Amino acid sequence: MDYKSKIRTIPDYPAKGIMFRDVTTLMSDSEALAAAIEDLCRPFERMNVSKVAGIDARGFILGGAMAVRLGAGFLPLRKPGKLPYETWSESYALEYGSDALHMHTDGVEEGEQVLLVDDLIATGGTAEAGVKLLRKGKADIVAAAFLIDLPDLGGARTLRELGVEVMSLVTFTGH
Ligand SMILES: O=P(O)(O)OC[C@H]1O[C@H](OP(=O)(O)OP(=O)(O)O)[C@H](O)[C@@H]1O
Ligand SMILES: Nc1ncnc2[nH]cnc12
Repeated sequence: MDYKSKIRTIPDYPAKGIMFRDVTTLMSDSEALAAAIEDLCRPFERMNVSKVAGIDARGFILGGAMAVRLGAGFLPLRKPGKLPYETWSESYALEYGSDALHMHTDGVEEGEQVLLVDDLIATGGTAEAGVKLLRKGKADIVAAAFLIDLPDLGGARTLRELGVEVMSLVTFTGH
């Protein structure tokens, strides 16, 4: 599948000079969406993933479908003020601002095999916060999977330096 041709690029969004890679166009295409779920899951089919941790909000769309495909449960890593029970939180900087992620303190069990999922990795701040939360819960992070990697922003390298395996379906260089 030529995923790149399915992703819409918005050259100057949100008026901060970044090239926004819009996955809604890929997700609205039934064949591309199904192929992406298959391709993202394939390396992990026999790895006994017991939970997929999806990052709010676009990571929920892929992560939910991947959890069903892998026979795993789903764990939401959410923006502040959304999760109803007791949480741990991690703050991070973004290309365009700062934010935080929360995880329920009973979201994972010690040693649980967890796959971290999001639509895109840029600076890696968001995914790194996810890794820190999962490690707070003593989960075993199988890998982190993304539709898109923007390697110039260094996020995938940062995750690998943290000892996390990273896979993606598409890379865009020059942001
Ligand atoms: O690697 P980073 O530099 O941290 O950036 C990647 C994150 O940015 C986007 O989410 P955003 O925070 O825009 O939230 P959204 O999914 O709610 O649109 C994207 O979906 C990733 O979660
Ligand atoms: N360039 C980009 N396009 C879409 N989502 C993003 N999240 C962080 N950087 C992004």
